[in-house]
Amino acid sequence: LTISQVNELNYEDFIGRFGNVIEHCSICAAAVWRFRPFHDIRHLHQAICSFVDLLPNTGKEGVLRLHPDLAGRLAELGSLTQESSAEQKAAGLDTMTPEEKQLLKDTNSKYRDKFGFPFVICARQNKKEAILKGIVERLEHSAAEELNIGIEEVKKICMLRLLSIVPDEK
Ligand SMILES: NC(=O)NC1=NC(=O)NC1=O
Repeated sequence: LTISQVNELNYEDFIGRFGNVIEHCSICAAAVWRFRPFHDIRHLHQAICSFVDLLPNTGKEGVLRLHPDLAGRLAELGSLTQESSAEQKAAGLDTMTPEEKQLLKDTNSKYRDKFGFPFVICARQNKKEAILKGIVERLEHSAAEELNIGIEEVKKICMLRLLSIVPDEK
């Protein structure tokens, strides 16, 4: 899809294509529809990020809560979205040893108990070692810090999902 084709999409098709660039948050795509035409994919990404940045903390927590755990229950049930499934696979989360799996599961629930939202990281930019290290380190942060870090990771996930729909034009 080229950016000019993006700009020609009707609303339904726009949502159909971009509705999950932020996991289960089609409102993010719906909210930026009014800003078309987009000059390039970065412009579309920036519009989505601005919408997310302007959410109240409760909204930001909601965005994080809509993310599936890494190698969590949904992954085990095979009911991740296509995008999440590919991302978690890319990080090598499907090749974890039982010990690694248990460590991630335990740390995920400690993290969620402490912050009230799940640990979110851009899996495509982190191999499983970095993810296991990251969650242990980030568990020491404050909720305010982790809210922001999690949202920044969501923005990275969003950019990669956008680029898989509209390759960046050099
Ligand atoms: N909790 C998460 O970080 N989930 C995810 N990160 C990704 O990059 N894809 C996911 O499903």
